[in-house]
Amino acid sequence: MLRTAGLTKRFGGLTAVDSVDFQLRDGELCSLIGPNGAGKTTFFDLLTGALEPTAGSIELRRDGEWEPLTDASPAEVAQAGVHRSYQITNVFPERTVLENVRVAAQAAGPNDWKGWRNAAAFEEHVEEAYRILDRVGLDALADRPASALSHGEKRQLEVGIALAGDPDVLLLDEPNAGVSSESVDDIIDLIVDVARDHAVLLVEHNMDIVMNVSDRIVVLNQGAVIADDEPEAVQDDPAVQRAYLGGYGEDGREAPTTSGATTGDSADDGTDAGEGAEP
Ligand SMILES: Nc1ncnc2c1ncn2[C@@H]1O[C@H](COP(=O)(O)OP(=O)(O)OP(=O)(O)O)[C@@H](O)[C@H]1O
Repeated sequence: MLRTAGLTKRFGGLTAVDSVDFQLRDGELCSLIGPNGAGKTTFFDLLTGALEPTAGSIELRRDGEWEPLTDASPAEVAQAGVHRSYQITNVFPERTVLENVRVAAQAAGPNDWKGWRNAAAFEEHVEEAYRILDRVGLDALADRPASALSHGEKRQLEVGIALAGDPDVLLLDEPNAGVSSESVDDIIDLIVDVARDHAVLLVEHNMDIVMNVSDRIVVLNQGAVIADDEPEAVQDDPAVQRAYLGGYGEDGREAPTTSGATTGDSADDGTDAGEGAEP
């Protein structure tokens, strides 16, 4: 579905992503984990065209053919069917929940530039937005300003925005960030639901979620892949344990342990700092 070969990003002397060979398969929910500074966000930024790779390639499989995405812009990546939900809230706060998804659907559709004067297209986007809100559990809040949503509801809205335009691949960037522990089950349900009909790559610090939802887990450490396996095997991998112990305590986030997944809202790290920024 989506693959990288030798994908590398250097910032000066620092190699943030180091020759990563990665493949997200059709219908798969793969989680990307690693200690702080491992390169997860940089890898996502490369996949979405937000950053240019120093070396390596990115390809997307469409209609049976591998197509290059290495030099694509963020808009071209999105048009190709790879959508990302952002760790930092990426909504128009004064607009309603419905409007946020409707605008995303319009932007993702063809002939975007003339959409505003096409009443039929507008109605289709509204219908799509209602379908998506129903799916992410926000249909009852459609007319509420996005700024009035709880943290958990904002995460649901971000996933809704990423779903607009019917992508093939969803990159979910910490959908649990800032969400209270009581809402974790809702986020798990949402991730599992969207994974039914999308290939999903998830970055998530909460190991309850990662262990619950993943078909496969890829572990990055210092930019390189150190494990790529099923959840149980990754959890027991000594190299993974060592990598997490090395970074343990930097911000209170915990490592996967052999005694079971870590719990709770350790990912509640205030990543809403950029809240209100318009896309
Ligand atoms: N624009 C940049 N310029 C210089 N260094 C950067 C830049 N962006 C990231 N880095 C560095 O690259 C490394 C990987 O960072 P990245 O944010 O990708 O890690 P991460 O795994 O997402 O971390 P976290 O879990 O803390 O969000 C870090 O050492 C970081 O300081």
